[in-house]
Amino acid sequence: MASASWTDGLASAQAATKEGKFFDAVQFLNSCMQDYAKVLGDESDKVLKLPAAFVEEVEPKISQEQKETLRQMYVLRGDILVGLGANKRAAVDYGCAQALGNPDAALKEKLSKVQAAVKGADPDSKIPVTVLTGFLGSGKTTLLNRILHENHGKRIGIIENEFGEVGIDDSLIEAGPLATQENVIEMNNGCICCTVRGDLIAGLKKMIKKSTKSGKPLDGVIIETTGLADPAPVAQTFFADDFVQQNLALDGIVTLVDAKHLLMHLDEEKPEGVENEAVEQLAFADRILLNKCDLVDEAHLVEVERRITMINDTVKIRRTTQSKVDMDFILGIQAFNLDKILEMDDGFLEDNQDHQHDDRVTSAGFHVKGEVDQQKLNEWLGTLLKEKGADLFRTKGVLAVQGMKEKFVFQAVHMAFTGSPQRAWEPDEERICKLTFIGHVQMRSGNVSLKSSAAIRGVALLAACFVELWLQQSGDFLVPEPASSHVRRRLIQWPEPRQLLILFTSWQVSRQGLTATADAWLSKIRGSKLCLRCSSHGEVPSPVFLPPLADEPSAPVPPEPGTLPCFPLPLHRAALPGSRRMLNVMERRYTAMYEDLLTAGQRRFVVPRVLQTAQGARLAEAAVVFVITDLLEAPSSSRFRYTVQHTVHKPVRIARVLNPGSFAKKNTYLRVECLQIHDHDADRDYWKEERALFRELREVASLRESAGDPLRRWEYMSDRSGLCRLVDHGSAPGLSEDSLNAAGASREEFWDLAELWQGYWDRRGVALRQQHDRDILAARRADCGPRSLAELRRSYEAESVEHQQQGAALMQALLQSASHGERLELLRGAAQRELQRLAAVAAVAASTGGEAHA
Ligand SMILES: Nc1nc2c(ncn2[C@@H]2O[C@H](COP(=O)(O)OP(=O)(O)OP(=O)(O)O)[C@@H](O)[C@H]2O)c(=O)[nH]1
Repeated sequence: MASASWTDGLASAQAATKEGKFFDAVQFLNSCMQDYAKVLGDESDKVLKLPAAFVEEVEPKISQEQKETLRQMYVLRGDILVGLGANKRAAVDYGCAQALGNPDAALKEKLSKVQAAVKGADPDSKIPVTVLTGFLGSGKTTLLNRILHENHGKRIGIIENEFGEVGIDDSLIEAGPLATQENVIEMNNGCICCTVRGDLIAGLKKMIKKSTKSGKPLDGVIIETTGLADPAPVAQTFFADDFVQQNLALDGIVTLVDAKHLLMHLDEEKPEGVENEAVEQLAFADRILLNKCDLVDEAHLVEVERRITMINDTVKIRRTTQSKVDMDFILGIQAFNLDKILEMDDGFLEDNQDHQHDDRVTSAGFHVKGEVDQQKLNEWLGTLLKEKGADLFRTKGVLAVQGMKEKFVFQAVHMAFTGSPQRAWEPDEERICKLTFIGHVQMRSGNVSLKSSAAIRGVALLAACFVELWLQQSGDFLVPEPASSHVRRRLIQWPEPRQLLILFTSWQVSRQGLTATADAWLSKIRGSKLCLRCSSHGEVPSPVFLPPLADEPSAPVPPEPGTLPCFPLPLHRAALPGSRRMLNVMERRYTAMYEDLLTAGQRRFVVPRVLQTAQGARLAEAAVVFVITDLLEAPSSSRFRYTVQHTVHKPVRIARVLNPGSFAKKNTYLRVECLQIHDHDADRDYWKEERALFRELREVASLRESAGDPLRRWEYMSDRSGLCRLVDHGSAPGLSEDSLNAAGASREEFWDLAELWQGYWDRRGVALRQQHDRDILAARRADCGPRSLAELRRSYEAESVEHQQQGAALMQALLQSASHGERLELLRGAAQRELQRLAAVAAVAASTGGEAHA
């Protein structure tokens, strides 16, 4: 079968070459060569992409007959590429044919001819450049993607110029087989036609030199201009610089026209002295694609064509939908005609051409690490486009949506918008949201509501956004509305980030119950230090505590089965069901409790978390049950009486404390009446949610592991003297992929996962304290004054306590929940916030050169 497919392909390619249909020919031949490579045992596509390496690899292993067939293929491919004007690639293929033996005189001649052409003897050997232009949203990127995916065998470099500071188009371009991301240069710091012409030349030079040096010469370059660019100055670039002139040739200017909106833009009144870009783009076009024909009727198309020919009567026009066009119509057309341009504009070759953009058109965008909530985003964008669509020419975005493994690509031209998931995020790719707006909208003055924060979930994102704003001082950023507009104004006013850090020692943003605080110290430690703190109590239900254990007379203890002894513990680490827990017991009333339990043959008691308040101790309503598995009497020298091992069982709800007064009196242990906690969703299947939680935790684990800080597992164990100690087991097994797999997220296994999370949280607490110690030491060494030092200590202490409380609150919320679904959501929320935090930390660290921690 395989043999039939490549032989047929070869015959078709030969026939198409004879007829001069090189585009068809190369497509037949490419697939034929891929099939043949498989016959030779190579499944990669090196045969086309890295032909020299491929030949070197297979040549010693294949038969003489196979060498001859392969040689013929490379010769034919060389001929086709010459036909397409890709001499450099042809030289590579002829070279491969030669390396396969039997170089005949004809092949030698072909090779030397193309080599001569490549060296510059032949003007045709210049790399052809196509300028893609057309008003905002007319279909340029759609066309570019088509070109990149067409199987024409050419290696194409792309220069992407966007209006707006947040580049989106590079993410919308899907690299084709021969156009890798390394050949894409993005320029979004201005419009290519004016401010960044120097950058364009530099970009072109870099691209050409790099590709030549890497042995992968380019066969063409495409420059996608902004929708607001005037093509004349871009074209001029090809005559203005020696290097560019010697190595590149402008093949043609291809203008995309949005059939639906063109007339509106042509008729738009412009201020005095301002060019109408839509007119310029038509005037300079060598080819016009009248695109989006599906959106208008025949009469409208005829009118659009009439208007186009009034501006440019020689241009070739093709009607298209989704920019679908024959490549021959737009590439390798050698259409750019300087004589024609000079006829139209005799000052074309003069430098310093003056042209003025319509400065009422502005852009705004944001670029945030993390994910958005799709529903909120849709609501916000829907309202925005409805209200401002007439003024918003173009909106586009590539978004990371919660729970979606693909990139969500959003596009709007005026009010018409579409959005769909496209390429999947790479496993190690950072999830980033980019959104850009272009139009007659004064974003900064607040005409566009700054409700973007509603679309962004998680304070870490807001914080990262702020930090970016601080550090980049980009005035056009859509700023998530901070708690106080006063802060925002000042943020925008101060140009120097270091000054900002000095001036704003603290700020806070609260959204949807989440709070982000950032403290900045001008410390004498190591320059400015920025600390970002995110807390998220709001998303975790507060623990339910029973009323204070007041000093009141004991109620008589009824002997019903729901009554159990109670051992309240001020646990920093919650004891979770399924775990083992050791306790060192010394207090008289509790040694008595153990003795009573063993005497009665009943080995279980209740352990609630206890909170000391001014009104008295309070017990958490949800408490775990401890079952004694081993009891050791401690040596007489020890201050402890017993060291007891327990297994921890599912939580119960404490309905009533029977003898609250004895807690303060310490004369005996508490007894409580308990009720079982039954999951109200016991018969619901949560497989999907369980998998989602797993994914989230995996991401956290891999982020931490890749940061060289694998997570640890801690356990209470007895030491040599038999006493219980908290033992750090080091990095194994930790919150790693293996341990996650072992833990699982099903109903039965859920608590193992919670335990892993708790270990992770503890470890973070330790890292935090270590960081604090280092900072304080450094502050001391730097002679930081006692007041600053005390303030730093206080603040760090508060941070540590808050961290611990957050961890404990989550565990308590898990214990008190009566729904597996809710528990999954809670743990997932924690993992998501952690991912956002890690992203924010990375953003801050990147922006401050590693000087930040969070
Ligand atoms: N209905 C319709 N939509 C199209 C057609 N061609 C492109 N689009 C859509 O129009 C939107 C804009 O297309 P792009 O290719 O990004 O336009 P562009 O010219 O690169 O836009 P800018 O880079 O902003 O100037 C996208 O949502 C496309 O999917 C078409 O023929 N018909």
